[in-house]
Amino acid sequence: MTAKLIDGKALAAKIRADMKVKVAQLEAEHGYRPGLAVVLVGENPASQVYVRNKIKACEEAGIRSIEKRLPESTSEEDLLNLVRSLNEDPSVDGILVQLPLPKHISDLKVIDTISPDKDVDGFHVNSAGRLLVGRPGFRPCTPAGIAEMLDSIGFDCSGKRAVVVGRSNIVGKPMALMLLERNATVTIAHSRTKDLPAVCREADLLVVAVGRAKLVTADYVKEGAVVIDVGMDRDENGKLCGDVNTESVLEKASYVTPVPGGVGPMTIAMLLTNTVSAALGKFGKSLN
Ligand SMILES: NC(=O)C1=CN([C@@H]2O[C@H](COP(=O)(O)OP(=O)(O)OC[C@H]3O[C@@H](n4cnc5c(N)ncnc54)[C@H](OP(=O)(O)O)[C@@H]3O)[C@@H](O)[C@H]2O)C=CC1
Ligand SMILES: Nc1nc(=O)c2c([nH]1)NC[C@@H]1CN(c3ccc(C(=O)N[C@@H](CCC(=O)O)C(=O)O)cc3)C=[N+]21
Ligand SMILES: [Mg+2]
Repeated sequence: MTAKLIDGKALAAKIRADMKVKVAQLEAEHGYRPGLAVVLVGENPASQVYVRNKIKACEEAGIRSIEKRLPESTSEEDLLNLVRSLNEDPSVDGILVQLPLPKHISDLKVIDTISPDKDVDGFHVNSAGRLLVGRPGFRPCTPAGIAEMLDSIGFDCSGKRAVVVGRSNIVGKPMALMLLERNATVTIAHSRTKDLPAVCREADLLVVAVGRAKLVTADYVKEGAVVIDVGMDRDENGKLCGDVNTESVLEKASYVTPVPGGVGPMTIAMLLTNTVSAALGKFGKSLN
């Protein structure tokens, strides 16, 4: 089989256009525009790129972005106080604190301080708990974007074998829960998994979120499987690539997501979706 690529960039553009319409409706009906606060501490070059992309996407959709850039030397208490002031600010619907944070700042304390109503990343323990027990709430953007990609190709998870490689709180674990919610039979693999290729070959749906350039080759893939590549890695020449060796996997899979142009743009589209949803909530409304 020769796989098709899932065009995350195009799907993300469509979702962003839908959000632009929702934002315009909200403004027409209530004279209100959603606002997203984006907090960046320090000068991590990858973080700068991501934050710039997020702000650009917001502006194109008519969402106000409130950009807060702080020096690397910022104290934890100063960052917590900034988050508290954003919690209190009625013009801020969503708060995103870009990770990773400098070593002297606890990610956990910062995320815990974000108001659950404004947790558009879906990283707060309140959002995580809601996903766990199947209650509505903000879903983490990367797995939510992957779910949209699966819908776009008409992939029905029910009864399928899904393998998620990686168990982070922001990608692997919430992805596994969302696939379970969609009635897949889910396996979570990680660095202690024995014979990872054999585990992965069981999968009708393989989601790879590991952070190891081109780890997954055709040898990990069942004929006809759908392969989702979350990785944002650099190859031996310093070029952006994913956790999947796309060229190798193309001959076996039915669908593969490219890097760049796959899951990354969908993550940003879902951030906008969560932000619009937070703003609609203020007026007793919801998406759809
Ligand atoms: N496209 C997007 O929007 C996003 C992309 N990313 C990218 O996705 C990747 C994963 O991110 P994140 O979840 O934050 O990563 P983490 O580093 O938090 O977690 C990596 C996971 O992979 C597991 N792992 C590491 N090495 C192996 C291996 N050789 N075999 C099997 N499992 C392994 C680890 O296992 P263990 O738990 O045992 O240590 C861990 O569970 C990164 O490349 C990141 O840049 C992340 C977020 C968004
Ligand atoms: N609080 C917080 N929330 C996040 O959602 C968050 C975070 N911190 N820290 C880092 C990770 C990573 N992440 C990406 C988002 C978009 C692309 C993306 O748009 N990638 C482009 C390429 C970008 C490039 O050229 O480097 C693509 O895949 O096509 C990548 C990675 C969000 N993260
Ligand atoms: Mg830290």
